[in-house]
Amino acid sequence: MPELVFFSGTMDCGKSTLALQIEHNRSARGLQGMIFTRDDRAGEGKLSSRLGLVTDAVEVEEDQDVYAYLVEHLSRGGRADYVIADEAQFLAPEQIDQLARVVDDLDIDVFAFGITTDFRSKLFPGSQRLVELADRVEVLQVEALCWCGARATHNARTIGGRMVVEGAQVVVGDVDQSEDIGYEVLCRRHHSRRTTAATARAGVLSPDVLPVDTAARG
Ligand SMILES: Nc1ncnc2c1ncn2[C@@H]1O[C@H](COP(=O)(O)OP(=O)(O)O)[C@@H](O)[C@H]1O
Ligand SMILES: Cc1cn([C@H]2C[C@H](O)[C@@H](COP(=O)(O)O)O2)c(=O)[nH]c1=O
Repeated sequence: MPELVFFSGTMDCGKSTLALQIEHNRSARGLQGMIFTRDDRAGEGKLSSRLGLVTDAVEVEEDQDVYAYLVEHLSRGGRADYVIADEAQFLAPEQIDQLARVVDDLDIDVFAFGITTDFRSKLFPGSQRLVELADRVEVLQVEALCWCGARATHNARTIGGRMVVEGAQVVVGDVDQSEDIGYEVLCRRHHSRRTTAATARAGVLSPDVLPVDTAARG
């Protein structure tokens, strides 16, 4: 039975790498995939991994009907034995419904990859719809780590190394801290305390964090 599978995890946990591996293994066996993406860091119409691999992809536009796109492709004699959708958090909920229809009406496997939550730890609408509709949600096994060594479960947005909680939901960027606006993966404790690697190093507490009364604790 064809499936809609949602591979999810934090930023930098290997989702795009896995997407490229799935593509490689299937195309090595003569299968042909349709690869969708939206707003990849490498630019329009690209699916890229931090390991340096990149492939061409169809850039999904806002309001584009991905089901209709695929039907059109097939009706022109094109092939699509499976579908990969990277950066799926950026797709609209309606586009996730269309991907589910690809599975149910066209009998084609759809492998979607994306982060579940944004820098405020709120669900992206596309990811929410994937959680609602997917046959399976797979959490990637390669753990991204917080600076403290715990498993990273949350994505923080940083400006100059400090975590921010105001701003647009979508700002394309990387975990590279050399950029002014960047991202950092954190465990829940340090995300809720807004403690990034830089502020931990500097011994800076977020204004929202109450000072610990060590005397009261004895
Ligand atoms: N220089 C490197 N050597 C080995 N592995 C690396 C290197 N750079 C990145 N990686 C691996 O690539 C992962 C990021 O892969 P990527 O597919 O770009 O992530 P995602 O799509 O989830 O953001 C990192 O978690 C790490 O495991
Ligand atoms: C947390 C968060 C992330 N983004 C952007 C930043 C990147 O361009 C992508 C995630 O890509 P990755 O391959 O998983 O590293 O999403 C965003 O726009 N808003 C956010 O809150």
